[in-house]
Amino acid sequence: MKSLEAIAAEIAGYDPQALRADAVGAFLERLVEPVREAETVALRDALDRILADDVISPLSVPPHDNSAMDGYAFDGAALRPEAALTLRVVGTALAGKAWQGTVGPGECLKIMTGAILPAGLDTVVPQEFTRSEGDRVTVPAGVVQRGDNRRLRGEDLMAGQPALRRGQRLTPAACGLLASLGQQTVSVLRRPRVAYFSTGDEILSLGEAPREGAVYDSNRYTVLGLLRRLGCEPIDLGHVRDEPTALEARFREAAAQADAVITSGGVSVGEADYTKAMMKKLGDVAFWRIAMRPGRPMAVGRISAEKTPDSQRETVVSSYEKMTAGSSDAVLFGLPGNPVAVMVTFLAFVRPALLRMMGCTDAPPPLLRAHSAEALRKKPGRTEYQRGIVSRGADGCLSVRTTGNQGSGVLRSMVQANGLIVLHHDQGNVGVGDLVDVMMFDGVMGP
Ligand SMILES: Nc1nc2c(c(=O)[nH]1)N[C@H]1C(S)=C(S)[C@@H](COP(=O)(O)OP(=O)(O)OC[C@H]3O[C@@H](n4cnc5c(N)ncnc54)[C@H](O)[C@@H]3O)O[C@H]1N2
Ligand code: MOO
Repeated sequence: MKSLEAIAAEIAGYDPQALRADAVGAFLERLVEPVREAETVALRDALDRILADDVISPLSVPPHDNSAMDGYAFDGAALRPEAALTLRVVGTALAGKAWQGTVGPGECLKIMTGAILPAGLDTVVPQEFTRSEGDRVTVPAGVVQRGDNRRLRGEDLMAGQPALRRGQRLTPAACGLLASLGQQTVSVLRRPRVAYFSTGDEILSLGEAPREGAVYDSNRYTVLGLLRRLGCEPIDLGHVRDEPTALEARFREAAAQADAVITSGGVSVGEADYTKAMMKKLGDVAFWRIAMRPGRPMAVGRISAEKTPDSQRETVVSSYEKMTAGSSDAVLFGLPGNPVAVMVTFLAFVRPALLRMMGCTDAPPPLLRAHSAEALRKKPGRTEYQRGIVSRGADGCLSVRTTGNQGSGVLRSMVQANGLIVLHHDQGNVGVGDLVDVMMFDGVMGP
């Protein structure tokens, strides 16, 4: 495992006190290891899990050439341009069983959608295009071409070909595909355990009476929600006051149980911040000032769970579970306390890092480009994430406006927004109508 110093040496222009937001990803990619352990789950429980192995199709789907329409199957070689074709109906093929018999020249077979196409029949005319009289059916000129309305054996999946790849997230479509292969169970990667706690003396847990100068702990609910949506296994470790013994115990407890630990608060320069000192004591942690807004301060590194006398028993048990899962320390993300900053740093940095830990290799959803409906002031030299509302303008193009007050304590802005306007490091002021990049929440905050 590389030290942070060794990782930093690989990042061009690394300066923890003025780190470009676009350098953070490369750093975290080197810090975070994907989980390796797999488990077998029932397909019905597999939604949103990450596939542990490539799936090679054991059979062809569909297993036979079959009809895509209710109609009449015949040999398309008999079709003549600009001439109607009249055929004698010799039977009916239903879905689910092979029709027994032969269809000769001048004959056809009434066929239902999904029914096997007997050998020699390659074309289906939908019933509503035909005229029938007794056992004769007429295919008018030009309504079908040879090969129409035929679904070929294996056109969805061919036996022996890869159906899904290791690292893919099992979407509803992927679960359906596995079911089409008859797979009742699937091997998926273990979900990383991610512990979270909030820090700060001014933080109230829900149920506590309001008190002067104190605010309710909203970060716990935003972060735990983001973790659940992501598909990690969240561990809620509540709130810890800015008090060294309590902080140490909670950090150790978190590191013992989890693959990653996320905290909020206490990473800036405030006087009563014991959080930074404790992170330093328990691991290899870098304290960054990122050239971005919001989310300037952030701590990143690894902390380890050494046994403490008073919680030895529990720590030993949970450490054992973790050891069997193959790791002994936890990656730490110390996020800033401000409610918007915590969400933005999660979406911009923690989310991609945890996806890597989950073993997910799906390409991230692309940023959209939308025309800014307003002028935006932006200084080159930092990345800004403004809360945006994307809509379709009268011209049919995407347009984005901000939610108003962009203060990093204004959580309402995250509720109103449907995406983050990403103003890149070197970008300057934005004029009305200029194109800007937007990270849509659908797909990153949603499933
Ligand atoms: N002199 C400087 N002051 C500050 C700097 C700086 O660079 N120099 N950076 C500012 C920025 S940017 C941020 S962000 C904050 C981050 O500070 P901390 O991570 O130490 O966070 P706190 O001071 O504990 O809290 C900041 C703010 O957020 C509220 N908060 C904290 N936790 C929660 C929670 N769980 N739920 C809801 N709200 C929470 C807290 O009450 C504060 O208002 O530092 C700036 N200062
Ligand atoms: O940039 Mo701080 O992270 O404003 O909220």
